Amino acid sequence: MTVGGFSLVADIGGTHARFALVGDAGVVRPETYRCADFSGPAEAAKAYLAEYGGGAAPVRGAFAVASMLGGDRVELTNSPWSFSVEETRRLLGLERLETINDFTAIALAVPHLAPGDLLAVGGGTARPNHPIAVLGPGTGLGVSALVPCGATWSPLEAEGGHVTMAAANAREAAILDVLRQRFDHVSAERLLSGQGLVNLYQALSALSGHQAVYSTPDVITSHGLDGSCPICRETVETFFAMLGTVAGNLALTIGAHGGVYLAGGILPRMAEAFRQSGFRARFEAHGRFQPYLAAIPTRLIVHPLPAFVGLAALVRSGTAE
Ligand SMILES: Nc1ncnc2c1ncn2[C@@H]1O[C@H](COP(=O)(O)OP(=O)(O)OP(=O)(O)O)[C@@H](O)[C@H]1O
Repeated sequence: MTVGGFSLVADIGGTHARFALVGDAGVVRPETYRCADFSGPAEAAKAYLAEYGGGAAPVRGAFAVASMLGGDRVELTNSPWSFSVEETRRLLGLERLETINDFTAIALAVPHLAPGDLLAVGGGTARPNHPIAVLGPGTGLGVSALVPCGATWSPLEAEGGHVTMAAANAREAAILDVLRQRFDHVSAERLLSGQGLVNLYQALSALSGHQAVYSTPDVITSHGLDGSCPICRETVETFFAMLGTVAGNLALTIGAHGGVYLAGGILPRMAEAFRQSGFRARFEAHGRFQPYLAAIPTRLIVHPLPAFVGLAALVRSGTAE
């Protein structure tokens, strides 16, 4: 088999590092590793290549990382991994290794997604050659965008998950008041992420005068979606609605007439509940700009590995240095 033309791609999150190879046939052999089992990405990538590489000796790598990037040192925002890009490149024998933010990789994927990779949430029609917004709750709250640039797209490396969370009603203001007693700055990510679901549930428990009994996001959403716990149900409803506030704010800020795409590890696990939730109504509920937002489509990315689609586009374009 010809193995010389492969590039190594990785999607490095807070809990998992996913690897794949990109060749003429597109993305092949995706595999997932637990970050905790390795001291860093070079060790995990070596294990991947030894186990699944089939003799491939990639000369080029592109890693999507859940972190703010700038310079050689990469500190994972929600994980103990910290690494030097140059040292990782050398350890893996690559001629070139690029790192981009994980949501920038997802933004790069959007023009390459098929209709089956997307679930429409509400109405609206995308206008060609207009900015596209991407956001999504996972371990953190990722945000990025694609801006049209001649015949191509420019992705934004952004930290929109750390914008100040705004309340849309008195109940949400009370939730934010409770969380302000714990955090100096109540960012969107403090509510709209895995840990955010826990924070939200704890705040609603305090406001309802009940002891918080659940401590993990999956248990809270499970009791919320099956209706067995009213506070969990309010947690999930509030989570979807506040995500609508942030998505609407983002769409207004960048003029996202090309559409708003939702990603991250949480929403695809509850896609139908999300589609039927108050998200879309809240997305549009921006006063005089309701008609503006009603025209913008919001879509959930249900492709299992969108970051790899974006990394494959990056590797093929050969433009990022
Ligand atoms: N059923 C669920 N309901 C709500 N939250 C969940 C559920 N299952 C997992 N989570 C939360 O989703 C987050 C993981 O999201 P995501 O898969 O996007 O992670 P990530 O940031 O890419 O990192 P990694 O891929 O390394 O886990 C964690 O906070 C986890 O607790």
